[in-house]
Amino acid sequence: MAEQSAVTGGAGRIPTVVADRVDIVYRVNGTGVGRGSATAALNRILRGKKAEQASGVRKVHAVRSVSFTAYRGEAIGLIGTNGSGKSTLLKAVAGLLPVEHGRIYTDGQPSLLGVNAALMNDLTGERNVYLGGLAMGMSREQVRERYQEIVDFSGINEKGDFITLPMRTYSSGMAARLRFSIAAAKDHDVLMIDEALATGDRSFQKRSESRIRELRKSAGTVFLVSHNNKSIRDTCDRVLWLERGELRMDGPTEEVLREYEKFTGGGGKG
Ligand SMILES: Nc1ncnc2c1ncn2[C@@H]1O[C@H](COP(=O)(O)OP(=O)(O)OP(=O)(O)O)[C@@H](O)[C@H]1O
Repeated sequence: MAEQSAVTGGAGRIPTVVADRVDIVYRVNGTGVGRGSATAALNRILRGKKAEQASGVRKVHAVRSVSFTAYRGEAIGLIGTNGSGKSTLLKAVAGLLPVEHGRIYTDGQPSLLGVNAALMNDLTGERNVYLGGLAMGMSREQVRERYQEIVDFSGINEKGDFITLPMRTYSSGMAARLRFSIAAAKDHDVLMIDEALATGDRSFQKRSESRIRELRKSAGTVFLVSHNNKSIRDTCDRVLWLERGELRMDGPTEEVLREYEKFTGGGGKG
């Protein structure tokens, strides 16, 4: 199914991301060393000499021969159990991780909006709006114009003047909302969102979903990683299901979620 979808393009549809048999391998240095650390000590106790001998580089094969083509105007959900390779795949599409084998072609610069997007905890929300806007390539003037819109969208100030407080004082949901609002202020060719909606409350999720629909209309492609099947259902028309790094299914949201829910035992929130 994966290969099929990578090559079949509907007439008139414009591809934005093409992944062609992509493999991604992490190399972890120094496994088995680090004598001083508590975990290394625990390892030695539990595994004896073996752990000490196992120094050097270990490989983690996180994504295995994944192929797909994404088109303009699509919202694509990425699902799979923990550690199945979803975030890794998005990072590679954003150009933040090299591929081991295969190729990724993108139209323009995809923007990755992760829960760990590089905002500074010690700076105020306000400074982070500027920082994030500039990091996305907006001018200071453009950020100034959009500032109020971004703050209103995030709803950060609904419970007091939080935007002038450092981000470390925000709850994880508030921080995720601000990140989403900053990223959503710009029209993206390809916007990739890693779980940002999961932490928002229902009213924020509704706003985010409608903004995602707008982004799609302005000819963008949106990828959404989520463990919340309801967010995926409400936002995406197509779903890629990764399991142990392999693309298990690629198809219409309902079809894929039905199989996925069978696999996880009806799991997933919502
Ligand atoms: N920096 C890293 N170094 C080594 N291995 C990593 C690294 N990041 C992720 N991995 C491994 O790669 C695999 C895929 O991880 P990834 O974070 O992409 O999964 P995921 O599907 O996004 O998981 P989750 O749903 O838990 O967020 C896992 O086996 C993980 O342990």
